[in-house]
Amino acid sequence: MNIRLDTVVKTFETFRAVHGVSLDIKSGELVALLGPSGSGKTTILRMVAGLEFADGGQIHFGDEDATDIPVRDRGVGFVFQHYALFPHMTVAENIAFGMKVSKVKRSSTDIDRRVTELLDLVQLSGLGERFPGQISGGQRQRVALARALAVDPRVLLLDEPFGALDANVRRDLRRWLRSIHDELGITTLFVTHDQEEALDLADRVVILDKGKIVQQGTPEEVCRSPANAFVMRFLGDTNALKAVVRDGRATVDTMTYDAIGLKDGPAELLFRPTDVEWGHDPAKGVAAKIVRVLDRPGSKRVLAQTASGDSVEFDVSPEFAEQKGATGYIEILRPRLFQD
Ligand SMILES: Nc1ncnc2c1ncn2[C@@H]1O[C@H](COP(=O)(O)OP(=O)(O)OP(=O)(O)O)[C@@H](O)[C@H]1O
Repeated sequence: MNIRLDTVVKTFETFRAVHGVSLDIKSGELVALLGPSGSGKTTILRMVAGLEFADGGQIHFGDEDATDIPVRDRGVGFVFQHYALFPHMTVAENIAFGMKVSKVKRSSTDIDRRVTELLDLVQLSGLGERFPGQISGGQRQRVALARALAVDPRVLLLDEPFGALDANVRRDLRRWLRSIHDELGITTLFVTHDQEEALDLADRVVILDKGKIVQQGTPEEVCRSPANAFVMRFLGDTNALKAVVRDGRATVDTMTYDAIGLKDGPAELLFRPTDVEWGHDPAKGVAAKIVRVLDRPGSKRVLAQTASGDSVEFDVSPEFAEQKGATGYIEILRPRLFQD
């Protein structure tokens, strides 16, 4: 089932939360909507679900205009961060609930068989008789997914489903969710503000800022070719140095970098902490002094200050021996220049 959003707009009273968003989600694709708090992710998801109406533009499910399809007929399964399970029902009863109230009538033997299948799929076989209060948060979200899948949805909508869980459980669950998606191939829209989660899970990442799409592409495209400084910063740790562009070259302290296509004037030179080599050849980099060295399990993070007072952080191997106070030069391996 492919879904198409065409210049969708949503305004709450006077506040415009979604500004003309157009997006194609191909059948079987897993798309992540990624953006900071308030960027409009949940509003977009709720419009696709039919829980909120767009006040401009269209949403299509396949060839049909979704406006004409009532929520219960959209064939949508949801999992929300706080979409609580029914506490007085067992895990198995929670999973069976949707099938019992569905228009599609199933015999109780069929329902039991489907519940067993789904418990197996979400790796909770044997826990069907427990109550939600007797399982962990991660297990509860897996039950919520099984419940959403029980009615064979055409589309899965997931809103920060792992948001309340701790980092290790989140990591396990997203790998697990990806393998379930690969097995079932249901068109899935996933909302998150966690970059790593979006990059780990999705076929395509749609990055939002203030109700607008600022970039969409595969994880590789958005990581390797960020469209602007916002995307670069949002996707991970970023250093920024002030630069001045003149005649296609950008100057930072004593260094110059290619700036073809940029206009003369101020710019920002951005780079990742992993894209730095520390050395002692003045021809290769920007002069800096080490302020602190932090230990990480597989590396060290060096905090330094350039001669013009900008702070810079970069990663080195655990064997790096230089200490606070040492001076040297920061060679920037993948510099990216952006202008407003
Ligand atoms: N029912 C509403 N009435 C008024 N404003 C709303 C309503 N729902 C959302 N908003 C506003 O619309 C904007 C977008 O909200 P939305 O929940 O879509 O953002 P989000 O990207 O999902 O954020 P978060 O990650 O914090 O959930 C926010 O500024 C929010 O305050």
